[in-house]
Amino acid sequence: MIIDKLYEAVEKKGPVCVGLDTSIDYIPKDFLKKFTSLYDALFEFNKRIIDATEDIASCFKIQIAYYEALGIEGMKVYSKTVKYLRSRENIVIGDIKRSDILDTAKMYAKAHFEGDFEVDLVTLNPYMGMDSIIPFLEYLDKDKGIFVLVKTSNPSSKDLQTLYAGEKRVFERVYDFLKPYIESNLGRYGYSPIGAVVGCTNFDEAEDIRKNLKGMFFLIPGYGAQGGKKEDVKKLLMDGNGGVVNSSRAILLAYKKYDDEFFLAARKELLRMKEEILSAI
Ligand SMILES: O=c1ccn([C@@H]2O[C@H](COP(=O)(O)O)[C@@H](O)[C@H]2O)c(=O)[nH]1
Repeated sequence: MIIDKLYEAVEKKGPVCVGLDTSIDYIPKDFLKKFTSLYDALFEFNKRIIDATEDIASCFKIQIAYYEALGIEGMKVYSKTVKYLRSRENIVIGDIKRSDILDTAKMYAKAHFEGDFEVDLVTLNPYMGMDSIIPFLEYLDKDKGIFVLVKTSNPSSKDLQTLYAGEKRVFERVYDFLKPYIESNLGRYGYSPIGAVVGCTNFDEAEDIRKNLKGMFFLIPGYGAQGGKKEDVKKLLMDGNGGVVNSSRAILLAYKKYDDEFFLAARKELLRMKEEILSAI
């Protein structure tokens, strides 16, 4: 199961995930100058970051919006990056946050679990209900997994996710829907390939969420650029596993902090982040 592989990668490399939210603006000018094509520069930037961090990152999360925004050429870089990552046995999370009616969701599942954009796990928005999720579950036995948005890291997450719908909060209702599928798909370490996105940006429900969302592995964004702290991350991990903490901008732009080559700076920042998180556990 993909979630067992992710658990083992965390054991080996630590609970950190490199976010490839690569904007052209992030590429240092001196590096950009070496290329006649912006898209080649974009891929080569990603490649250097990957090469410099893959031995200490349990997985990579690639944010599709940054590539979609560049049109067809951008999506070719997305495809090339995910293929490169997977060819080197890295676990890849496609941050696609999709949601739609059943038949359309089937197409999204095919688009991201097969073919040019194939990744290992994808993020999904559950707020259209279970039929928007089901087509993705059909890929669980093909070594794929999902992370469902439960409590996101943005300030407006409280507008809906933590509201009460009857006796339970909306995010608890999401868990209730998923529970039977989680329980019937538990891996070797007690986690299911149906995971949850839970941000680490200081919020009241963190301990509650960790305790109640049994069997769910967490994708934890919000660390670094959004101000998430090690104390918040600690509440969401279980003895240093059970989740991966993503950082994107703080890693990609680390060269502004360390005055080093961008890929060396990225490595330095990832190591710093990993040590900081592990020191809190
Ligand atoms: O709740 C969520 C869900 C997803 N994200 C995504 O994670 C990264 C965060 O980037 P940083 O630069 O480390 O802030 C980005 O791709 C978001 O789309 C999130 O932030 N919060």
